[in-house]
Amino acid sequence: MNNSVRPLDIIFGTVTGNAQALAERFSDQCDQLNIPCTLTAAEDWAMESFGVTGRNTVLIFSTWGDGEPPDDAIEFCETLYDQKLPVSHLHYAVVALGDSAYDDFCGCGRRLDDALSNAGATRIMDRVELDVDFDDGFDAWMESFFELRSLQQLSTVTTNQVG
Ligand SMILES: Cc1cc2nc3c(=O)[nH]c(=O)nc-3n(C[C@H](O)[C@H](O)[C@H](O)COP(=O)(O)O)c2cc1C
Repeated sequence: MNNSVRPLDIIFGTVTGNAQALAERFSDQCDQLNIPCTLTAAEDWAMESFGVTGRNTVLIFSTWGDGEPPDDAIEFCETLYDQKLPVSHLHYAVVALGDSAYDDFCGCGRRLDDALSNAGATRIMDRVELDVDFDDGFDAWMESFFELRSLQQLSTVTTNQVG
């Protein structure tokens, strides 16, 4: 039996760097815990990579305009919003950054989460919505994420076929 940790793709969408900073922190933590991960800006993400099975994906996105994605991430987000990608095998979690002073608080992260869920992807954790002061909320989210992993809910257990 081969019990291996699902590799993790961390994708971020940002304008002023907050989402990127959190994504980098998360990636550093994964490195320390020997969880194999990739870290990619949304605009650099190859959409066909969503076709690769057996991976976890964490999306860390801020919201701009009036509930819009960060400019560089518009194409990425609209592709997911359209629900035309085969993502039913995907296991994912969304970290949404925003400011509750805006009407559409964390609208980009919420739409990404809804689109993936509606397209049949599996949400491994409830979406967290971080309001302006992110650090404590993000640390708590990371702690929950790694607890989940230690419960092996994020692991893929590949059992050799019998017979
Ligand atoms: C012009 C402008 C528009 C924004 N619009 C929204 C919004 O509609 N909803 C929201 O939750 N936050 C909104 N925000 C807040 C950003 O999401 C927040 O500042 C976030 O930390 C930016 O993260 P980033 O540096 O990763 O882009 C807006 C901020 C600015 C400056």
